[in-house]
Amino acid sequence: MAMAASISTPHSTSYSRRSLITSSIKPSQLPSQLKLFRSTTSTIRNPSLRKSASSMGIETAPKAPQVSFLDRKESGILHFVKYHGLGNDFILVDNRDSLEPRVTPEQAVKLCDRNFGVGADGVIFAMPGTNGTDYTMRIFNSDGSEPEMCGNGVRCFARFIAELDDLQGKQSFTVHTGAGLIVPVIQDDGKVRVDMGQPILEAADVPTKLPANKNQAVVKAGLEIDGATWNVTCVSMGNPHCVTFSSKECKTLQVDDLNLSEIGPKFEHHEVFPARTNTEFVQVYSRSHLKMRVWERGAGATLACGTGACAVVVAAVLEGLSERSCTVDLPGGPLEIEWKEEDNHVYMTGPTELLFVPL
Ligand SMILES: N[C@@H](CCC[C@H](N)C(=O)O)C(=O)O
Repeated sequence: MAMAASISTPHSTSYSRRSLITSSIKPSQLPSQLKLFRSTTSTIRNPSLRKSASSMGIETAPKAPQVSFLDRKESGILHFVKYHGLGNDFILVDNRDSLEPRVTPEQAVKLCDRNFGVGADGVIFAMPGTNGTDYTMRIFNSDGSEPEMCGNGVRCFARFIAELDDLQGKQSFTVHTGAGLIVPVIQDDGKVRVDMGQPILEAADVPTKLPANKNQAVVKAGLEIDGATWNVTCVSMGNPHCVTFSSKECKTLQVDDLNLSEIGPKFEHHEVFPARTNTEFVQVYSRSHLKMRVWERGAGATLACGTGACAVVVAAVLEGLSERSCTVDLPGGPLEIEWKEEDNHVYMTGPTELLFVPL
């Protein structure tokens, strides 16, 4: 896919030339089925997004007309924006008129390429609701595979929806995902708290072929990789996670010392994970403070993984290493995670930020 991207200033006379970080890809440089966007100018409608833009040192025009950055549409152009949650970055596509993704998995791979595309860990589609929900979220990983869920992605999705749709004061809505019903709440501070549902622990449902050793779950079980035996706990948050705090050789991991790109793929493609797996390597600072690095299925080493942080706290509780409420430090920043005893649901709270919008 031939395309060029640049950061430039908007040309409209109604805006300060420094009003927004914008991007452009000339439609003529793209195949007709995937023209990305063209030069139209917009402002940010949602006040909390305006706040996050200004916290990035970007000025927004105070008296600009109240139109969304996606209000100006032309057929044949793919309208998207880019958000990140703690450096886990996504291209978000307005797909509210169809349950068919506007981008194929092959095109998603090209869009996610950090040298020859826009660059992202995944492409997320905002779609009409299904099964009685307000919206549906689907996502393609940067390798084109489709995961069931994405924790950082659903926080970005919530802010994207708040920008696209008039929520009439509502700060919460329901989202159908491959992992079932997910409920994000946009807080007054702009962070998003998400009810991530119940963790799945039964080995066959994670899925893993490792034999269950605790109430049908795999907890601190040995997994051989290149002659080392890792102690792993397997948790699904709709998508599969393999969490490790130690190996037989190393009782407490120093996660900064790990060569993730060497070891990560060996977990991801291990035969005991029939759907592949995300893997979290965790260091315990205290019973309420954990540090993790992640190797994501279909995306490699990323700066953060929301479902991964949830799986880490569930695994830490199961291994007796932490309380149910923890701060989890990821390379991109911290997430607050709580595995509530009352309803068995995991709650994740964290930030998102708008990175750029179309011209
Ligand atoms: N980064 C995401 C997880 C995205 C999906 C994952 N790569 C998978 O294939 O399961 C998150 O924040 O949860």
